[in-house]
Amino acid sequence: MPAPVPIGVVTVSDRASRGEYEDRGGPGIEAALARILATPWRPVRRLVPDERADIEAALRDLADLEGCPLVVTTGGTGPAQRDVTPEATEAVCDRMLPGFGELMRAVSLRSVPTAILSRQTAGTCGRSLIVNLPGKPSAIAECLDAVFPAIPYCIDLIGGPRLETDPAACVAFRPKAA
Ligand SMILES: Nc1ncnc2c1ncn2[C@@H]1O[C@H](COP(=O)(O)OP(=O)(O)OP(=O)(O)O)[C@@H](O)[C@H]1O
Ligand SMILES: Nc1nc2c(c(=O)[nH]1)N[C@H]1C(S)=C(S)[C@@H](COP(=O)(O)O)O[C@H]1N2
Repeated sequence: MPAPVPIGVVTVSDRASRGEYEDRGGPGIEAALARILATPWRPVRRLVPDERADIEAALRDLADLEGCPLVVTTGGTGPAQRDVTPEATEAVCDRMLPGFGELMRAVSLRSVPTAILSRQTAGTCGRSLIVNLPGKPSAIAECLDAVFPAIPYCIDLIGGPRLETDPAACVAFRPKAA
């Protein structure tokens, strides 16, 4: 049996990190991944305040030390002064993948006009794909379901493990030769 694939699950929230409310973001990401992934995996969790240095440290740790081929963040993507998750993501990434944010905003716009306020993005940090989601717990499944069909092939391309999905939840697309 191969070891379960580590996947980074990062909640960025001032109040959840201070214990002022219970984090629903991290569990929301894990529930979505549990539904989508057929390959055995395990979460590597981080809960950090909206501080750029803390977010960057968590992302680097998950990518470089924990060896997560996928890191999903929630929160801190908006226009408020303390929202810095996209800046932290860009700082640690070697390549940006703007199509992720474009698609997630387009899908979210069907349910909420303020979807355009999210600056959520994605990029690669070495062999790790980092994907930002908004902080609203309801945004998590909506956004992750939209982009997940492209995630396994992206991870193939950056040298990560082959991820399989449950086709009932998500049909991953790989070009024929892949
Ligand atoms: N991790 C979370 N767990 C539960 N609810 C959350 C979480 N993050 C955000 N929310 C909810 O979504 C709303 C919008 O999220 P947003 O990231 O803008 O929060 P915020 O106002 O910046 O506060 P904070 O950083 O303290 O979570 C919050 O007001 C809260 O109701
Ligand atoms: N699917 C979805 N996307 C969404 C939202 C939402 O409720 N659902 N909220 C929007 C709002 S109100 C904001 S301010 C931005 C940024 O949220 P964040 O700072 O919590 O990441 O995400 C937007 N994207």
